[in-house]
Amino acid sequence: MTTHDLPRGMIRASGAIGTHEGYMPGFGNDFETEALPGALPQGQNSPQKCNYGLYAEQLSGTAFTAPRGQNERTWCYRIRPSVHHTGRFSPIEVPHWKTAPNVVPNVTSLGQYRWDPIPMPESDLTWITGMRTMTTAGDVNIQVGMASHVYLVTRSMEDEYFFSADSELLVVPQEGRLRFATELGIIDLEPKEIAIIPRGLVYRVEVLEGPARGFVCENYGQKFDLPHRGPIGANCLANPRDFKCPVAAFEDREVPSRVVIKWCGQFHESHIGHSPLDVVAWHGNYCAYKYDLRTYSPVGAILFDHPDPSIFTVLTAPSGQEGTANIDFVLFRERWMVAEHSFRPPWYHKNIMSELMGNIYGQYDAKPRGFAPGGISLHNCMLPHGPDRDAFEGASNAELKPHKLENTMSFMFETRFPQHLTEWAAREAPMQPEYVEVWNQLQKKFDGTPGVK
Ligand SMILES: O=C(O)Cc1cc(O)ccc1O
Ligand SMILES: [Fe+2]
Repeated sequence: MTTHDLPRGMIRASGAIGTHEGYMPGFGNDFETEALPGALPQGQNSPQKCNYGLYAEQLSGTAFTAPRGQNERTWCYRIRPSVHHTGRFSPIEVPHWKTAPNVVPNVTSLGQYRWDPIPMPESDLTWITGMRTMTTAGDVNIQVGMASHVYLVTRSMEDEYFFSADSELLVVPQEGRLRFATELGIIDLEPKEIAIIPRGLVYRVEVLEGPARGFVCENYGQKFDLPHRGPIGANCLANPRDFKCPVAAFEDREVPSRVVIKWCGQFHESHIGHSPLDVVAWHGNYCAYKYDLRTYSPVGAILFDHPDPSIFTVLTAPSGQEGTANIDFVLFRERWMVAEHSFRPPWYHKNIMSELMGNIYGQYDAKPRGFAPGGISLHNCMLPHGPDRDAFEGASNAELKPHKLENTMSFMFETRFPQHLTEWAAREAPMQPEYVEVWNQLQKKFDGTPGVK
């Protein structure tokens, strides 16, 4: 039985409350799921012999001794142990997938940058060969920092699998539909959804509708978590039940296969004789999941002023310093603007955090033109930015009646570490050389006389 020919409705998930279309709801839950009846041991993790002749194996996403609230691990019951899914490794080149530290001589990251949508590829590109790194930050060797990528995918991986020992991947599709066939089950992903693929999980990416383009935040550090809501209370922003984790699905397929591993920025391949997606049952809280961005309930200003964008945080990956994230994933989506006597768009600012933004669809309020769907901008550590002239003049003179921002979905990967451009981002991606000029036409209005100008 393979995940290809397994009807989705036939996938069994026992013990999962509210199992829905092959997914189980809830963020950080302790899930249990089995694709064959009785495959999951009850009452213990390591029976002397497992049902169906399966091997028991633990996948640890945190240190064994991590505090209970953060401790994540999953027990897998699989046809072969993972040591059979990785043989001898030989190095391979994946030239466009870069890892921090990657400070390129003669490439300056000091500046405000913006790119047109990266053109859709005409060549044959998979999830691995189609990954294009834009920026890197921090250092993978000490498990801090991140990288931002654009993916351009036209071809499914066939008998080919991948895992990253370096990172958890946050995937933000912008066009096309992808299937992530993972050790723990299947995630289908399309624009307006995101997925998290945890460190160490083996998967294959198939194109359901191509070409596919999107953004990836590669998190070298502590896992993404839900932000605390503070005085907001128990609801709104991203609600835990809207996160969906796949039910178990396995492949028993003996064909020559290739496994690619990313480890400390290096890529290696290994050849094996079967599919590694052979987990028949699993239980635990270390898993892949997806989330529909349309279920994000923004909370904002309902009387005056423009709050910090942290109110729109979907997920946050801590850095060890309280309140200072390794990465915040922030969503700017449709919402009502009602603030009185206020300049409603983002203010002008300089930020110790580095802000990489991507447009999923529509128009972003601070940049009515030039920041197109599929486009990217980077406002690095302490580099000033804010609304362009049209946005400033428009918002300064607008009648302040309730106004709905429609057809808009952009996001920000915000990190405490400066982001360094890759050579590809600086020299090959469609950078807009004239971007800084969007602020040139802002007029000096001050003339020494009092009064609103
Ligand atoms: O720079 C940006 O456009 C992102 C942003 C949005 C906002 O509402 C406030 C601050 C901020 O950095
Ligand atoms: Fe900003």
